[in-house]
Amino acid sequence: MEIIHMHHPYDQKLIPDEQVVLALGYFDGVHRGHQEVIKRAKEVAEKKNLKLAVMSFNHHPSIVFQKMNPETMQYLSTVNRKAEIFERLGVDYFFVISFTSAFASLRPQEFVDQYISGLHAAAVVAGFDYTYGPREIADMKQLVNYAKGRFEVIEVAELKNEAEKISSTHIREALAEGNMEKANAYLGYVYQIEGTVIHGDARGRLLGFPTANIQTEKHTRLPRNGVYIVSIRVNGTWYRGTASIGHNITFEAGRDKTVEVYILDFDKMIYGEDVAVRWHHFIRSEIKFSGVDELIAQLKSDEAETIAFFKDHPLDEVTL
Ligand SMILES: Cc1cc2nc3c(=O)[nH]c(=O)nc-3n(C[C@H](O)[C@H](O)[C@H](O)COP(=O)(O)O)c2cc1C
Ligand SMILES: Nc1ncnc2c1ncn2[C@@H]1O[C@H](COP(=O)(O)OP(=O)(O)O)[C@@H](O)[C@H]1O
Repeated sequence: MEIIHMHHPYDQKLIPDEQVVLALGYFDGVHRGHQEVIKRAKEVAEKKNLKLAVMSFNHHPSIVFQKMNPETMQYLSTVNRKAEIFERLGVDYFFVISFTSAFASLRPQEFVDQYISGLHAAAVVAGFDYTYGPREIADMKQLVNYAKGRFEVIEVAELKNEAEKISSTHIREALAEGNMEKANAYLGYVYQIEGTVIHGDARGRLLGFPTANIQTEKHTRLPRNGVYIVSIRVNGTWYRGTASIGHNITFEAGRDKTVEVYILDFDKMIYGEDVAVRWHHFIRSEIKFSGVDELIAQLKSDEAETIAFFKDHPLDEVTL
């Protein structure tokens, strides 16, 4: 897959010289509803014997429209993680548009001419609620008029889970509750975040539970604080782990939040490694123990729960 970063106004030389089927959306998290759009686009592309392209933005449009602070925005997927999922869904080109005021102020017809026809789309696939300007003048129904016969418009209906819409909002709510089963069911994969292993307080190894402290990618949305069954990818291999998101309250009051993973069957120094962590199951809230022995006893029980979990959840099923 080729990733093409574009800034408005863009240079025509960036655009591949061939027709494509174009899927449109912001796709935060690339959840099952989003996957439906991309799979549908893939089918159309295969039928027409064309490449599949996806267009998304570098950050959320709300930064421009609702004056949201870009520094504090949190996402279910970074641009890199989106790219990883798109690649696995068979996408050939990923257009990442810088969402700026200049881009946002395009009239619907200008957007369609420059960013749909301009990208050589033979067909456009998007969800039922996709807009490319004010809803009254820029919804999926009106896209056909702006197309002026240059491309086909395919609208994908809303995907529901037992009457509830599968949406990024519901996934964020599930993460805030530690309900990983729900979040992961809606996502269609196990929620994953990325980061780099940094030094902590060097206490873990003394407890018999060394932990990889993870500096998460900026803008990452974390599940609620607590202890989780996770898997962690180090250097291309997935391991089982038990993770904690919290403030190490047994040891220090007011410590910054840490994300740490005790990796099972592992004994390498991995400072500086880029890792991915998948969040399978919430075990419990963080506890303030009266001493180290109580903490260690609890960590042993968390480890046992982790081992039991992976007996019927094989690690090698990572698909998206
Ligand atoms: C699975 C797991 C569960 C944890 N649970 C708690 C907890 O309930 N309360 C707490 O104060 N610290 C908890 N911790 C954090 C430990 O206090 C921390 O790992 C230890 O202080 C080592 O910190 P260091 O990596 O900075 O050296 C947990 C850590 C792990 C890996
Ligand atoms: N099983 C393991 N799980 C996690 N980290 C491990 C493991 N074995 C060795 N390590 C290494 O040890 C480090 C954690 O040791 P720890 O004593 O918790 O120190 P610190 O808190 O300073 O990182 C990890 O960053 C990693 O490099």
